[in-house]
Amino acid sequence: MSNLRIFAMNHKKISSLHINNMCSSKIRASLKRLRLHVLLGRNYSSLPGLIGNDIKSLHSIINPPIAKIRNIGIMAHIDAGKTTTTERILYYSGYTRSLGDVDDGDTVTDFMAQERERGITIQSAAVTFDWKGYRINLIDTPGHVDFTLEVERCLRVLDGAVAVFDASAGVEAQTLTVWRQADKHKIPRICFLNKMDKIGASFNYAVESIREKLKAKPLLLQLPIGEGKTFKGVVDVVSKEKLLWNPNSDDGKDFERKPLLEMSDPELLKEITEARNALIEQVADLDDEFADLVLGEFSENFDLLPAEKLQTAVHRVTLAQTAVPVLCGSALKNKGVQPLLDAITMYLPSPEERNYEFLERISRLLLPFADHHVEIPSLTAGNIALTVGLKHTATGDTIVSSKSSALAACRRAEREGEKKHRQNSEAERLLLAGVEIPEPVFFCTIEPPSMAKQPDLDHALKCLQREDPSLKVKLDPDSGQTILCGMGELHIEIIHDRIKREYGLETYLGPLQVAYRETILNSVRATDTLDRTLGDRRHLVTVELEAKSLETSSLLPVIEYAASVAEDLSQASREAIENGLHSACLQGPLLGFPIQDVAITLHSLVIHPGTSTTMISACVSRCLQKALKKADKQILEPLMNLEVTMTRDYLSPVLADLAQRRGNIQEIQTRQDNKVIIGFVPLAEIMGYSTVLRTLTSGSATFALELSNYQAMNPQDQSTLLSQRSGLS
Ligand SMILES: Nc1nc2c(ncn2[C@@H]2O[C@H](COP(=O)(O)OP(=O)(O)OP(=O)(O)O)[C@@H](O)[C@H]2O)c(=O)[nH]1
Repeated sequence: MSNLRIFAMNHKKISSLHINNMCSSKIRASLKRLRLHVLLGRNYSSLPGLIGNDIKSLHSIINPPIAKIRNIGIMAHIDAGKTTTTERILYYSGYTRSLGDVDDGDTVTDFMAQERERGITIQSAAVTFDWKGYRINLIDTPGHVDFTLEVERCLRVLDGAVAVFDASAGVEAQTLTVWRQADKHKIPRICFLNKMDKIGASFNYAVESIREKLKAKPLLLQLPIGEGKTFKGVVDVVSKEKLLWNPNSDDGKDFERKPLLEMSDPELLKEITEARNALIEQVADLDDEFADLVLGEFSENFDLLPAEKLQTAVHRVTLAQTAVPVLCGSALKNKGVQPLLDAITMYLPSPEERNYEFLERISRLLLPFADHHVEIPSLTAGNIALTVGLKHTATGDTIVSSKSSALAACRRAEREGEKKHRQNSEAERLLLAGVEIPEPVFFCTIEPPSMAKQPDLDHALKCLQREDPSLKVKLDPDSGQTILCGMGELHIEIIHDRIKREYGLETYLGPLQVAYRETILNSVRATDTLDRTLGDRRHLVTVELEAKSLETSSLLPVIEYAASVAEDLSQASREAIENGLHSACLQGPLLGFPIQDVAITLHSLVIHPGTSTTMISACVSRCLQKALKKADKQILEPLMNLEVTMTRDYLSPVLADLAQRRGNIQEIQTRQDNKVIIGFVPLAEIMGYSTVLRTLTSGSATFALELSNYQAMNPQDQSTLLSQRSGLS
């Protein structure tokens, strides 16, 4: 298994390409579902070997030439239509024989029970299919903000992505987040303006929002024929053909592609010729090779430029990420998806066009077909597969072939880390950015049905955490209870549900609470001495330190040493001090939340010879806790960016409600017939907001929330919170 595609390492540690680190129980559940699907007759096309596990026939489908492979993801704001688009893609490619529908809960990629019930995507699903001689590995990613980590972990393995937009809304809050993530991972993209059939859909509006909000250069490869109810098809700007879908066809397979003619479509032809000329000029501006070609041979008449030449140049520009091709359609009404598939093969890169290093050895490989998995003997570079049974890896890791290569990679990462400021370093080319794990903002206690089941709960949580590092599990030092920390209400609810369904454990959740932070407002000094004799060894440390508030925001304390202390401090003592200071900052003096934005200076430190590093840590930690207790303290609360979209009739009640929630409105935008409120609101005030908003607007409004920063609570709110908590304890 020599050529499995593996990414070297991330900047901090050795980690592995790891598409889906499933626990074996989940695999078993998936296989059970596969049998159920077959029995119950969800209509999968007869992919050779898929159902029968015929390895030989699978072999021919798993090793296409690398130039013909496309590893792509679909990303978007929640509800833009990713899953519906994916379903159409699978249907037209022949992977499924019937059209799935999110609203009916029978799609291929939303296979988790919760996904089907809620009609949203939570876990990424990978499916492999062929389109016109190309192998496409497609990953459907979730749109809900609680699951952004899941999106990131997919982006790391993609060579290209399709960004799906709701054409009536243009760029929405979550689109910006995933777009930035794709920028970070340098992923070439094409845009699909979906929902062109929807009332209020506007191609120009959506394109403008791509230009303005994403600061991207859209290349209009298609123009729509009609919008909203009149949407019938698209015009291919590159080939000057119109594509019309037969209104009587119920699955969109029947459409005709006709060249635009002067005789029958004079107006449209004129419009498209202008659009094509503008496109050619735009691409020539971005690509020197194409500029030379156009200016040389075709400067007199762009009409003579063959479509393939323009397509090749658009491919290069897309790969260079200097512009993004834009297409449009309506997945729900089965229009525009086949040309999108053509565009994926034509404009997005193959793995060999992206600079990765490949090497690895793994014992078991599985090819994913959404929730079906087929064991395969080998895989060539550029493909995506699953591996199971790895006990010590977690999402975001990169697997390397031996300990020595791991150490070499580590050393190299460290060296590169030191010269990070240099542009285009070798590591930049080789490495994938690590997964950034967002800080959880909510927590609650979780209890097993009986004490005897605690080990089962611990096991389930351990497995779930390996799949989803944005889930944190802690032990409350006072009560001994297990605490779940997550990204949002929905995130914790889903985890609770999965423990029940996948591990057969009925657990009880305590009330959901906001994860606050603490800080100090002034400068304080403290001294401490630890003197203990264990056996015949005396441990003696005396420390004097100062803690003060930092102007800038920093999760970890900034640690400084007075010159006299730094002088003869060994590396081991320095590490012990830093461990002690970090651990003291995990529990603030007010409510036990982590301390942030502090600087700590060690003014003096005396260590008796023979004192263990554990004792140094303990003394420094206790001294800092003493200092923090003396300081003027402040609670910091998570402040969320909020975007609410509603029809104009509901603007006043929504605004009035937000005013009561300490909302700070920044802007009210008009988008088509809708009003969009953009502002900030403290997380504590927005719990359960989806239910309230549904009631206020008869279910017509949508909202997106994202952590903005932590802000100081005002004195009244802080004292209310403190008295509530002391009342509880
Ligand atoms: N009018 C119209 N509605 C669509 C279209 N595509 C999807 N929808 C509807 O939009 C809603 C959301 O579609 P999904 O495909 O689940 O969207 P998604 O982006 O996968 O959503 P998440 O998985 O929750 O992020 C569903 O009710 C779809 O029926 C379209 O082309 N036109």
